Amino acid sequence: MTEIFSIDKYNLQLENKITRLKTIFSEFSLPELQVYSSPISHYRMRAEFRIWHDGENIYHIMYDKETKKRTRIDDFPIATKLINQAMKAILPLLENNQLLRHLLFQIDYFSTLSGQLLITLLYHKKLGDDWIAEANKLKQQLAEQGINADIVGRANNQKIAIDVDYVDEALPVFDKTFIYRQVENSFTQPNAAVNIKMLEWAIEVTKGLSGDLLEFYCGNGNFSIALAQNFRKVLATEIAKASVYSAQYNIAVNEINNLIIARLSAAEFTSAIKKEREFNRLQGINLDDYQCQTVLVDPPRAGIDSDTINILKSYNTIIYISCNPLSLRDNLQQLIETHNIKHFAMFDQFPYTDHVESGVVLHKK
Ligand SMILES: C[S@@+](CC[C@H](N)C(=O)[O-])C[C@H]1O[C@@H](n2cnc3c(N)ncnc32)[C@H](O)[C@@H]1O
Repeated sequence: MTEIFSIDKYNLQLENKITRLKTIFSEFSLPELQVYSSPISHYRMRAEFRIWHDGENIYHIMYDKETKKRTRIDDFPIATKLINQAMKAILPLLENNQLLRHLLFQIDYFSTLSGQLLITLLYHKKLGDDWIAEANKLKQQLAEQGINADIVGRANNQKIAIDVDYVDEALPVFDKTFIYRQVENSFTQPNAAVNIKMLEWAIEVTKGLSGDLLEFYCGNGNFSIALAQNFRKVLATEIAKASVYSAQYNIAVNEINNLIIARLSAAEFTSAIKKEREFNRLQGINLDDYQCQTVLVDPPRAGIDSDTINILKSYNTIIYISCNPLSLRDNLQQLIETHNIKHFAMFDQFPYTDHVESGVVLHKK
């Protein structure tokens, strides 16, 4: 595969990002920015492509969001080597299989550092038993080439897994290795190497904090599983059912016995903390048993609603992980009324794009 990335190219984009981030946050009094870089290639654990049918041949393609121009993708050096290997192996197999290729419009690849791979084939047609038989054959043919992948077929209101719809990641974080079940089509951090750096940063900045930890937007337990070692007890919440199920699996498989995850939206959790409402989904959890002095939030791009921001203000330490510096800036404008910024970090989750992941630790004034 052609390596189109150089360390100079990588460093230049990183410098540009640092400058942009510092400009966005120039109104705040900030500690020195800690920068966590990414591998310069093969860092992305997932990749999604549209499929172009050209007579006998089919190709992976991508559309430019603005110009709608189509680009054929034969190599995808930002994705893992395993994804690149699978991309190459699967096309001839699909080209020779009328049933599997008919009305196939997208392929998603989802890989792990632990070497697992899930391939999702998306269709504009109903999938029947004949599709299942051919997909099983495809799985076998990939295995014969040394690519062990599970396959998911998706169509309108249909999802068929051969054999499972998840991968189990194993992340080395300092001296421990945590297992994370990651379900197809659910949120997971896209850059595993940088995710490890984020988890280690979070462990470092929470060392020595007293009391319990509360987490909003916990996904599959990415942060709470790794941080449980630094707290007496952890209570985490997340809105997406599939992520909550994987989080519960992850708690069990990693033998974490001081962490509970409940399925609640941030707004619901906020009203439960304020004792405005009771939730069946919190049955068996007494919020008064928790002495939470630290809260961790890792919200979606839109940032955090003002009710939740007001709740955050009551905690001694706030750890805010953000994938959108603009919504982070807006939320920080409110949080600095009660807190000082103690740590400020940039994690290059998304090299060569405008996206910036950052982490901020705030302490109560
Ligand atoms: C940026 S992800 C972070 C997930 C997790 N911290 C991680 O590192 O993988 C944001 C998470 O917030 C969840 N989410 C989105 N809107 C939410 C809401 N209103 N309340 C609670 N969780 C929400 C999403 O399902 C997603 O898992």
